[in-house]
Amino acid sequence: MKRAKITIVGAGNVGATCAHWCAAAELGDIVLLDIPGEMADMPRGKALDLMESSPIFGFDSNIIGTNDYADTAGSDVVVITAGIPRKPGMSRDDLLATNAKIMGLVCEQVKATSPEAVVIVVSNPLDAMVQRALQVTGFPPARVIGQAGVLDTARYRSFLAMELGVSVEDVSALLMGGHGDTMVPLASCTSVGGIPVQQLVPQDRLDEIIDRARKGGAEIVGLLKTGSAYYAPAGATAQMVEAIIRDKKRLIPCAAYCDKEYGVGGFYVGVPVVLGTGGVEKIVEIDLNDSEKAAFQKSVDAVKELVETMATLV
Ligand SMILES: NC(=O)C1=CN([C@@H]2O[C@H](COP(=O)(O)OP(=O)(O)OC[C@H]3O[C@@H](n4cnc5c(N)ncnc54)[C@H](O)[C@@H]3O)[C@@H](O)[C@H]2O)C=CC1
Ligand SMILES: O=C([O-])CC(=O)C(=O)O
Repeated sequence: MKRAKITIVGAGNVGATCAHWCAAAELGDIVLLDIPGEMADMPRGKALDLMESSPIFGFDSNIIGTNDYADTAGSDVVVITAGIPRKPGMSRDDLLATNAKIMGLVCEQVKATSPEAVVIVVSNPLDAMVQRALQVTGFPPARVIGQAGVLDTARYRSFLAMELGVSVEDVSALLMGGHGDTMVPLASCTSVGGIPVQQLVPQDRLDEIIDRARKGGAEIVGLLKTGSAYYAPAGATAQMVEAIIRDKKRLIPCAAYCDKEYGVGGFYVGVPVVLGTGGVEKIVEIDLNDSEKAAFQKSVDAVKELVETMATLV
């Protein structure tokens, strides 16, 4: 059987760690690409280092590092992590001008070399960056997706498991909206071992946990000082890669292009989707209560404002 080809653009913290998770899960052959210049050999060094771990872990993925998009040609999945991360005191939105330009350059190349790929965008500010990737590649929206919800939900699920002293495997949750401070964890869609979370955690404590999940990215930035989170973000991205490559039809939250869906009107926002070989195969519309609807709308408005600002910058 032909192995899947996975390209990861940006061989920094998130990109290289994503390559690691994808290789460990034997999802396919991996091309790790970064820019030429002083650090041109860095992706080759990381790819070789990872390859040298393959006999230990027993994976047969071929991993190469490069600065040349020709090596990425015909990829099935392209993950874009290229761009700058934030540092303490910055918001994700502060990355807009720099990363919108980088996203444009990267997507021109992806469009030319892997026209059939499903593209997963990770760079921040996430929802605006996926919109930029859609604009520049011109790919069908189902094949241009953003990673945020799997990570944000994983943070929320981790905090709940810690709170209750139970396995993370038994915590199931959903979160919608943009990947910013306005994201909307849905208590009504959270359960532990099938039990609605509100029967297990008092509302005031649940509100604190939700608030921590919402600010989870900033919490890690504050601890690391030099950049932002990468283990969980890379793991979340690898889970999306797996859903696509193995056609798993996972029902998970991703930043998907919503037009009529949820009345969004042509923007990317986090919603539950069915993810398979075709990318976003379905956007699942659920009933939200009035306060959830209001919170979701606030989040959509914040995304729209950012996309409008981006239009003045690129
Ligand atoms: N969506 C999400 O949930 C998350 C998003 N992020 C975002 O992911 C991005 C990457 O974060 P890190 O890996 O921590 O940063 P990093 O600085 O470790 O790596 C970024 C890499 O992108 C490369 N790069 C820059 N311009 C490029 C170009 N034109 N072509 C190819 N590569 C290029 C850099 O050389 C660098 O190696 C940031 O924007 C960060 O905010 C990070 C964590 C979670
Ligand atoms: O917080 C950041 O800047 C990186 C990110 O998106 C996250 O970890 O959720």
